Amino acid sequence: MHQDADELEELISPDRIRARVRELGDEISRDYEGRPLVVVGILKGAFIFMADLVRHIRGPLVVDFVRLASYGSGTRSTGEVHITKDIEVDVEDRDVLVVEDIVDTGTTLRYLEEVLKLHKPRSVRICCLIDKKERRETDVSVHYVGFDVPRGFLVGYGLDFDEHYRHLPGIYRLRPGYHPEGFRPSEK
Ligand SMILES: O=P(O)(O)OC[C@H]1O[C@H](OP(=O)(O)OP(=O)(O)O)[C@H](O)[C@@H]1O
Ligand code: HPA
Ligand SMILES: [Mg+2]
Repeated sequence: MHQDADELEELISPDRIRARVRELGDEISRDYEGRPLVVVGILKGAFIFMADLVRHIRGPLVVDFVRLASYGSGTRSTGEVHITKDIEVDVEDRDVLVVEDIVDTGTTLRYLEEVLKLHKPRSVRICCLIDKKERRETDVSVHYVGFDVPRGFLVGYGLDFDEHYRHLPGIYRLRPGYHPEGFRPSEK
């Protein structure tokens, strides 16, 4: 089993995630009180969190996705965000909830805020599972936070390293320098 592998240290168990996602869903349901929401997940990382969270939000909502990427195969942001899929639902004058797996440097969310502005939503709030401030470079205001994690490169529950580990049920810290496919000279 991956979760027992010695390159991974479990930080947040599947049970804790389940309980916290339910709390976030309750809080969001109360805040919007039946106001229709457009919930926008950021692919790929948010796919599992999004799927679990929306099932705890009561009230009318529609879902949509954008696909943004800036990490490539490494553990550091390239600083360049690529959008390969824009939103498809009309968000003009509507309340938007952005769902993200992790806020790290803040670059991805800052970019998305600019993209969303062009679509003229009534309001935008951000919900992330993990807020990791160690490497923050850009101020972003996140309204709903699942867990604060101080440091480390994290994988599992949607989060990847070079596309690996997304399927793991908890959140794990990856041992620095480890690569699941072995040594890679560029990542020494
Ligand atoms: O705050 P930041 O430093 O911008 O980092 C956070 C973003 O980085 C990751 O996406 P990635 O580019 O790895 O794409 P992915 O979601 O497909 O894994 C993660 O899923 C967030 O979207
Ligand atoms: O810690 C992380 N893990 C996985 N993907 C990420 N993208 C930004 N930070 C991280
Ligand atoms: Mg990634």
